[in-house]
Amino acid sequence: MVDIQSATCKRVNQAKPVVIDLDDAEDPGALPQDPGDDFADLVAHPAATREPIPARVPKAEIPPFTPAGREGLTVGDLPEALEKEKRPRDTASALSMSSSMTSSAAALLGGLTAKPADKPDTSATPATTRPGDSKSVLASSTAMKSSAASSLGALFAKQSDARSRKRRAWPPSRRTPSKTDEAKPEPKRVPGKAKSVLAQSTVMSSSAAGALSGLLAKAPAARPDGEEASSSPDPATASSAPQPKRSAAAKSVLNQSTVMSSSAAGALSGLLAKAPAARPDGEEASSSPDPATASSAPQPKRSAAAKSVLNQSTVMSSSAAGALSGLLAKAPAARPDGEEASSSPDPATASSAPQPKRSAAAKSVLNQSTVMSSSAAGALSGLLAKAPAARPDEASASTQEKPKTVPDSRMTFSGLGAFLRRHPKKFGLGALCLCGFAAWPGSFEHTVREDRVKALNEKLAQMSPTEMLQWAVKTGDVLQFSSFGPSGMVIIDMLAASGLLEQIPVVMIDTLHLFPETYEHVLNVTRRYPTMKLHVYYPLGFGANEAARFDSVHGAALWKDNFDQYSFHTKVEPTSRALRELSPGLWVTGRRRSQGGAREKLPLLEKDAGRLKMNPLAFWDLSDVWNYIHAHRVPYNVLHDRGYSSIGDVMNTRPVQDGESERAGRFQASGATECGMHTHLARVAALRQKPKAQLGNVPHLPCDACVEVDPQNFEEVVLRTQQDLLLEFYSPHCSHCVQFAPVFAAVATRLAKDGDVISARFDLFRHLLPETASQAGIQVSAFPTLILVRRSKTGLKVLPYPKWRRDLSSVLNWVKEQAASAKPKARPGESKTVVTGLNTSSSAAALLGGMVQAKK
Ligand SMILES: Nc1ncnc2c1ncn2[C@@H]1O[C@H](COP(=O)(O)OS(=O)(=O)O)[C@@H](OP(=O)(O)O)[C@H]1O
Repeated sequence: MVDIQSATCKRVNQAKPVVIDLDDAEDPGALPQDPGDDFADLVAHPAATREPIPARVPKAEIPPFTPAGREGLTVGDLPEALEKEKRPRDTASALSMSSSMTSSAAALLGGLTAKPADKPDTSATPATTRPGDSKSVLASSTAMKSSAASSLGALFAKQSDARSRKRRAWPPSRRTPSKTDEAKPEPKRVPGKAKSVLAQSTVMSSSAAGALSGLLAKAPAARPDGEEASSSPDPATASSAPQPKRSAAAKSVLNQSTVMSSSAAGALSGLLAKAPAARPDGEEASSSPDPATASSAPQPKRSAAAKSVLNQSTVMSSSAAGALSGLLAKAPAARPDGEEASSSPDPATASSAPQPKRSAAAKSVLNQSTVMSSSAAGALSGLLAKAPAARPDEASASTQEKPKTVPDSRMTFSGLGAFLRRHPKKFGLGALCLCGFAAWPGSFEHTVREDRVKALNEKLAQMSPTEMLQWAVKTGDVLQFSSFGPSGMVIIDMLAASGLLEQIPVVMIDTLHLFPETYEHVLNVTRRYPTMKLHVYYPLGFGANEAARFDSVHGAALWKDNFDQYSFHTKVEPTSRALRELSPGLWVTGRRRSQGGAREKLPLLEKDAGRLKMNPLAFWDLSDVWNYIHAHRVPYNVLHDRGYSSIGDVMNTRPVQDGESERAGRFQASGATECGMHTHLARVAALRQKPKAQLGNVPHLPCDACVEVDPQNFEEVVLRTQQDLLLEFYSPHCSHCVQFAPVFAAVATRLAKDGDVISARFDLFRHLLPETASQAGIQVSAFPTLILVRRSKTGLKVLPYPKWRRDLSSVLNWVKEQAASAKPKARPGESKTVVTGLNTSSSAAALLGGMVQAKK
């Protein structure tokens, strides 16, 4: 951290730009002031920094894969998979990166490996022997559930019958192989300027975060730290190598902070300001004769500084603290340590070497942050640890004439960047602005202007899907969302063929109600494409194989009774969470215009959730898709051979009849045509704006003595509470919540009378749980969830209500027991004064108004 601060100051003194990581860093003055030019340039010259790739994979290069050759691990293979320790780092990292990918995710896939004895022999696929196959994926799960095999046993029992049925001929008769390849020729690309790589930060999901990441990424290079540089055999390499990774990881960390308050921004600025003093920069390095010591010595100081600042900052939100801690923890890796660089002859190794230190530091700092849960620390460490492995190409590129890092914030901050270039002394103000941006939730929504998207669509229309994907990668972090449908499979194959699959992780939302065949298909895909990084997200509070628990919590007929609510839990919320946690600037989907309905006018590029969303096959029709699948032997879901043209959940998907539209078999009994994941922002926004009275069939559960908590006031009311706070997470659609509602209302009234404990509730139907909640150790795994939040000397304590008994006296007694156990015993003669209500700094109390009375 101190490195960064020091670097920042030096850069300012040298009157060089700090914020904008322009790729022509040697000559910032030469850069165009209008970011739009860069962007247009990039689009016009997509091949500028990349070798052209073939539009289609030459058939000879495709490993043979036939539908009949689909293979699965046997039950007997499972222990082997569990024991298998060696796995490609990238896969493991991808798995660990997803804080939501629980061990159950692997369990899910693991379960799929269980193959019934009567399953047709499908072991011919060469992918089984590849390194990094799904066995490896499974092995990376440290807590794989043994139930996986058994639950999937049931799954296969059902399946064996169907599978023994005769399959349709390949290719399925409904598809006519044809001219696809000719029909979609890859247009020629015009060679262009390499420097145009930079412009694409329009897609930054969290602009301020990106700007800060960019800033951090630049820091080592910016440091004219003689001591350190001289101790490195190749200072240029050493300093530049970790840069992209740092940037990416820092961004991930920062992006998790969705609600950094302005006060946190202030704290961050304060930290930046304090830093030079905290670190005797060059002195420290030079006073250490041993480069190893030099590299590790500053670390504890940094941690201590972080701790001290965090502790001092009473107003910093947990997320801000987390982000800050992440940044601080990252600093050691950012340093061009002589020891690290010299001990590693291989640049790739050199760049990955500091990783454990970084993780450890991150953990250490995070653990000191009293509001950060240990799980958050772990997740964060995972993120940090993940960064180098995720992009091995970047590591090696660092020693070569590498393409410049693309800072994700460029578009948003280019105006500010230009300003700072002209007025470098005002950097302090700029930094403050950046922090302020971070404090402005949703500010990234403004990063891409609609007219820009329109212009880009025109450019993209000239490109083949593969070229579009190449272009997308240059914009920053990209994710593909896939249900492994035919279109998604085409995209996956194109990415693999163009060497981009590693760079674009795939997110799959497991609704818990997918077909067994779909799970098996996913497993096969992981084998066929071993470099694919898969993140599986589940409905909030659930993991793999928990359909039954989901049904018991939400109601087995929710999909029929209230499809909106069902799809909110199973698609919309997990999608939102995935986007928030993985924070891509751009996400790719498999939707096409030819699917009809709301997709008829689908653009190639659109804005959604403040990010760009690309639909590279938007202009393809179904036959194009199947022709590609056929020509390239792309694996597909066997259900397509049984008449299912579009596949979703078991209970509401049916095969289509001849003449029916592609998606006619979806969302049975609901009348819906979309699951909602592609319109979620609009949906959630609309829901929030609707007055309560207009929320139609959403039951109203009165609680007069409750503070209503939402993402906007969450930090204020919950995380900064000075009084004990009893908080209920509920959904007005959940029957248990409806039953419990009058009890909770009564509890709240009683507690309000006593005045010691505030009652509050958070509606998980209307709102998404903010990231800060999990960072503070708040877990919601069922409805209703009841917790007591208490501020103690060491920070915030979260005490979950452990009982299933949800009657008035049980809850009240529990709350009182907790209160009694926490109260310091009054010394004789000491008068006890409890000041509550409006006199306190507790915002919750303030919100309660006069309800909470001051008492002595
Ligand atoms: N469960 C899940 N997980 C991840 N991504 C998903 C999911 N469902 C839909 N999608 C994305 O939406 C694309 C179109 O899917 P569908 O036609 O099935 O429509 S729907 O979204 O389910 O309404 C779909 O394209 P494909 O990858 O071809 O399936 C994905 O990009």
